[in-house]
Amino acid sequence: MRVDIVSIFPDYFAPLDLSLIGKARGTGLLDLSVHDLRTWTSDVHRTVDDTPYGGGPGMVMRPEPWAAALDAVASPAAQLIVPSPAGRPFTQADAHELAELPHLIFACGRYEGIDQRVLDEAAARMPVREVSLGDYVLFGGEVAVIVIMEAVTRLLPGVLGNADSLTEESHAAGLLEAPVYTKPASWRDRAVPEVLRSGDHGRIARWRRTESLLRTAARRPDMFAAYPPESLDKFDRAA
Ligand SMILES: N#Cc1c(-c2ccc3ccn(Cc4ccc(CN5CCCCC5)cc4)c3c2)n[nH]c1N
Repeated sequence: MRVDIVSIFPDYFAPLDLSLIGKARGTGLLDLSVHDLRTWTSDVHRTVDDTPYGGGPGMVMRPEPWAAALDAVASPAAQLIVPSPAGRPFTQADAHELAELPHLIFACGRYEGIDQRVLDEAAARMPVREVSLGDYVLFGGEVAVIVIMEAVTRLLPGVLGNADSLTEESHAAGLLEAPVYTKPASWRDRAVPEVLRSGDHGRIARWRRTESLLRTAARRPDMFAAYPPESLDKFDRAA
């Protein structure tokens, strides 16, 4: 997968040199390039913003540098991903869709956002997705791109050592994860649930599913309501 990220803060993406994303870059699973938007400015001050038409707070990112940047990095197979407070909520399903694509371009806005005509003009030559991480306000799109890059890269074949990690993911199954434990068996007078040390894989699977259902019902009633009723096992906490 090829990924191009355009930002006025390219150093924000140093974390993408680390851990499994860094390894995916090193092995060629991920071809990631980060670009400074100011590369495509033409004035001595390298200006990327201006005042908003119609008034209002803050500044808006000018179209010319963005158009030149997108022209430079685009390819026939590219899709443009634009984090925005006004975007559609980004979900695990979106991560799976993006992980199947050959070329992603991320446009990281700042200030009050990018001149809308940049997105409109890009949409005439490639698919454009405006996405939001959630109902809170960030300074810009960079952090969202780092989150999306983690969600997408971990789905690429060969990135996660244990493929099972993907098959058991509860978000994929529409439930929250069950609690996890490791050694020691007792810690500050708190014991690991006996079922997890029983070696009875059927009991363990039932316990985990029950815990997932209980957690989802308590913390994400929206998710729980969408869970197919025919899939609901009887709660068996004593599994
Ligand atoms: N993904 C994601 C995000 C973002 C995100 C993503 C990309 C950019 C680019 C710039 N910003 C900053 C910003 C902040 C507020 C507003 C709204 N204005 C506020 C003042 C009155 C007018 C409207 C616009 C732009 C961004 C924020 N925030 N939260 C998410 N889940």
